[in-house]
Amino acid sequence: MASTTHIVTVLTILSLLACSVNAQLSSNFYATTCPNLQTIVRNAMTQAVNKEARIGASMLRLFFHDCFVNGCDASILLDDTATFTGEKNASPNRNSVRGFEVIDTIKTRVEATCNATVSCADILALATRDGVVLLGGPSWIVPLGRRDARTASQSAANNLPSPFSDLATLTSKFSAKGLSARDMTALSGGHTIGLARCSLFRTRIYNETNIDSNFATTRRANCPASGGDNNLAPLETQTSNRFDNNYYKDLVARRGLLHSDQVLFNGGSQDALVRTYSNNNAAFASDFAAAMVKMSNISPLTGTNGEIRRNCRVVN
Ligand code: HEM
Ligand SMILES: [Ca+2]
Repeated sequence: MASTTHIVTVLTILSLLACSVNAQLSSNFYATTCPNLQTIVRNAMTQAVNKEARIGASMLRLFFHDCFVNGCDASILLDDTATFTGEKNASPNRNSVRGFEVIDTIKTRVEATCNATVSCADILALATRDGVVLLGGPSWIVPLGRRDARTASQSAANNLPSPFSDLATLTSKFSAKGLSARDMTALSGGHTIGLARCSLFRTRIYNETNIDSNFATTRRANCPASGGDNNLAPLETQTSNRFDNNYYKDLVARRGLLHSDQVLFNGGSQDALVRTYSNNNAAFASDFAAAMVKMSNISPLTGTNGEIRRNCRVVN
């Protein structure tokens, strides 16, 4: 008798804990209120990626920059106005993050069938997953039920991880979001797709020594010592439109483009994991998917907090 009561008490405590940790997100959140949601998002992302493969990369980065600033609450989607300073013009985002028009298109289509029901934050989470899958990456089940912020934080966005940071700083920024060094190294594999601007890797290709010299020469050709700040280079050398483990092969060959990439393989704590991922795409794919779910759970607004924005660019 006593032990049955005891078990019930323990189970109750455990379920309460599970609720508070996961703040009520659930994969079937819109199952009855917007059953076609995932199809609408998938079709729109298929069109967008067919038009420009890079959009899959841009969406992934948009989601990362949303989730790391006060959680995955679509704060990054809010436009600046005369009286409102949001995140779009914070230095890591300005002239850099992209994909807003695709989110607008999806939101319009979702509103047409499920008026005032689905948050912009959830649309971004689904579009990101679909972009990765469309470029050949792993899939995962997206927890849903996030609501949209009515505020944004330019100062927190200015504090996003920098491409000039060292390993300790990067590790502590991920740790502050509840993500381990392993999560960080797996998530950095997002740089298997997409492009970066010359101004963000110039010091690496001209001044650093832990870099393959042929690679440095190749990259310097389109990124002069002065000028050409916005010239683009692929973050990964072989397949920057394909979501695979080539990013880690680059790091092992000292062909990381950003300083913040190469610190993951520079005689430090992440070397062994980088080597594992470079030899084992399945290990990378499964760790990446798990870390994306973790990142997508960073302090969501749920219940009656926040709102379901009508237009992702402005609060209601
Ligand atoms: C570890 C800390 C990170 C730093 C310092 C960093 C930094 C950067 C920088 C500087 C760029 C180029 C931006 C530009 O040229 O304007 C970039 C691009 C990109 N980042 Fe990261 N990043 C980090 C982590 C991540 C994570 C966790 C993800 C996703 C899981 C991610 C996904 C991407 C993608 C996909 C692009 C290419 C975007 C495009 O082509 O539009 N990054 N990142
Ligand atoms: Ca790739």
